[in-house]
Amino acid sequence: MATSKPVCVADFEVAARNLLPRNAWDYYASGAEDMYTLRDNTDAFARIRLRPRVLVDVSKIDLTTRVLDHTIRSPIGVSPSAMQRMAHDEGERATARACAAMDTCMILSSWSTTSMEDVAAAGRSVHSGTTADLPSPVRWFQLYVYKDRATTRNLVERAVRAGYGALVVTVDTPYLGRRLADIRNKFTLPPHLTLANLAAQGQGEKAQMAPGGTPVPGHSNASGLAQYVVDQVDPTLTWDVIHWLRSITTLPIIVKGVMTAEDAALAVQHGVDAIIVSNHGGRQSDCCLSTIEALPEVIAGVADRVPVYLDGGIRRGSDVFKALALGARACFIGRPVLWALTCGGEQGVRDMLQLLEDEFKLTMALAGCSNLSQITRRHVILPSERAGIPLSHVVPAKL
Ligand SMILES: Cc1cc2nc3c(=O)[nH]c(=O)nc-3n(C[C@H](O)[C@H](O)[C@H](O)COP(=O)(O)O)c2cc1C
Ligand SMILES: CC(C)CC(=O)C(=O)O
Repeated sequence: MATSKPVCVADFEVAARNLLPRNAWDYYASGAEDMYTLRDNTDAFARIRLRPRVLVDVSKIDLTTRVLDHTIRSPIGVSPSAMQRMAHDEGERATARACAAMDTCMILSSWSTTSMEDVAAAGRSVHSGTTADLPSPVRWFQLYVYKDRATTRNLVERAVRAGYGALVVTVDTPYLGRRLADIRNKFTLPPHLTLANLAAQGQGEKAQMAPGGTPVPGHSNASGLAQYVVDQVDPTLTWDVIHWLRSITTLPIIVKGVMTAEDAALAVQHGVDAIIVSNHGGRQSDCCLSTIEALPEVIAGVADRVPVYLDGGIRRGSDVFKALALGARACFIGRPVLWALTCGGEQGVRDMLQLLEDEFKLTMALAGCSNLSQITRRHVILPSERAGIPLSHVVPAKL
């Protein structure tokens, strides 16, 4: 942990940067190519301003919300991020315990360095060690669809057996984005770690990340990671994959990586249970819109038929407030979890989530909202509206 306790998410980032080896820091921090989208994800939040309401009783604030059928303590969950044991030896187990303690939702990456069964057990132990009546922690499994469908099916079946409550299918990664630092570092996983979910199903060879093999589109000299993706992940996927997944599981299916109204409408048409607006933390297509800027069109495309969540660039409680005001049901956090894990393992992640929750609660109080349903579109003002278009032309008044 840094010598003085972090007072904002950025403090965790500075501390983690000083602690992590170059290979790991670059992998965690990087975006694709010029990293325009990575920067936009945070900058776009900063350009949105609030319209606070006053003289509302905010002495009690209820942050609870529902994600699918689960109630969680606040609308701040944890996005899937691969290879967390590079940050801390306890890796995904520590994140799972922190999420369970904070009563929020953790999405576990397919490419975790701890097996999904071990993570499931770690999340549970916090609750079962205290109050028997507490519900099981909310955990969802993020799925990369392998070319080899038997491998994919095994992952799904194991996720069901281990008690994961939904599949989060990542749809923005037919190939890996071009992350220059990883190419320069020739990124591979440190030798003492494996992609544990694959290794656990006797597919250790599928967990190898060595440069060479099938040529990688757009990569004249690929990182081990980009090579792994091109060798294993199915780039032929279409919306049919949702129907295939439905034929092998009854788990709810969430698609992660939708950025347009057209795809949001298709997702609904193909029967998904929820959508995560995500550009993969700016790590896939550089130059695509920030997620907070894409959110309104996705919300319009969905027209209230399924819940929409958002990740990308959330660094402040006020960012969560802005996303909810623009229609997201909950937000998920990526890199800040890795920084907090680096700084203090489970306690670090708890502290970081608590900090964001406290900031969010204060933002609500200062905006005159005592529960999430009171956060409305009229609480935010977008750059285009600041530029002179009267708000009444953009947002119908509901007084
Ligand atoms: C180091 C790292 C690893 C990631 N691994 C995965 C992954 O395995 N699966 C996935 O769907 N998204 C992955 N993501 C994307 C995150 O789930 C999320 O979309 C993104 O980090 C959100 O942006 P933020 O980091 O600005 O919060 C990863 C992101 C990072 C930074
Ligand atoms: C193994 C990686 C492809 C995981 C990932 O999604 C990422 O690094 O962004």
